[in-house]
Amino acid sequence: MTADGEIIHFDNVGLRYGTDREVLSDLTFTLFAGRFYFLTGASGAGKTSLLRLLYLSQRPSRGAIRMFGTDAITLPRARLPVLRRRIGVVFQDFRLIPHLSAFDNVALPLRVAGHQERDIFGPVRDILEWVGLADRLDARPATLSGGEQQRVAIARAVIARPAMLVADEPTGNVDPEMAQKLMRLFEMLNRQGTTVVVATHDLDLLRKVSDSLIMRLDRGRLSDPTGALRYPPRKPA
Ligand SMILES: Nc1ncnc2c1ncn2[C@@H]1O[C@H](COP(=O)(O)OP(=O)(O)OP(=O)(O)O)[C@@H](O)[C@H]1O
Repeated sequence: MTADGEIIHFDNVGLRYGTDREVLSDLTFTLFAGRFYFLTGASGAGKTSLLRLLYLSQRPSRGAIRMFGTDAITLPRARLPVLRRRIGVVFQDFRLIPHLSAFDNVALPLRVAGHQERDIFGPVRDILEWVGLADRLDARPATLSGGEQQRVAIARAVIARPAMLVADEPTGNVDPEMAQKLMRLFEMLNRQGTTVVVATHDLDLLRKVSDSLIMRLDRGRLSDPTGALRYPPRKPA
């Protein structure tokens, strides 16, 4: 984060896949630490593509991206994991590791970060309990429902307390009660300082989080109906 609270800045960013037309164009915006952003837009508008830029799995075709004060475009590839470790991602298709249990999937980021086993069991059990899966610790992903897999994916994304959480349609496979609960979990993390970016079609979801900011994509171009991307209102203390 920089002194004014910026965590990400896009300057005139565009993205095209191969030689096709640009799927994202002229993106210039700043995301600020500790805010809760929703990214909305019709199917095909470019939400997943923008999230991929945000979690550094895709380089833009043009423009500049600064992340946590670092130029993410010129950074040598070998150093990208250092930035990536500060970002938790909930993928639309979960991407759980099939041969690992729910517990081991969620423990993975802590193990990769070198935590001792004695410091892993409690937090992993607690977060799986929070998402309602205390009795499924040993279950392999294939034996879980879509909604249960999604909750494991969310637990894995947040277990290492990332500076930013990026979630692609995180409530797509759960019932309204669980969707509400997951939003509470995201809000709780947000209150503890995590910047949250949630891509969703579900306009009802937007109303469930007070004080959230909205980014809207329309055929690859961004608008911010709340004006928040350029002049973020101060969060009440
Ligand atoms: N890997 C890719 N190669 C080529 N084109 C792609 C690729 N990924 C996405 N696109 C195209 O980019 C455009 C934006 O897709 P994207 O998945 O980012 O939209 P989206 O808003 O997330 O859609 P949805 O809500 O349906 O998931 C679409 O026209 C899509 O066909």
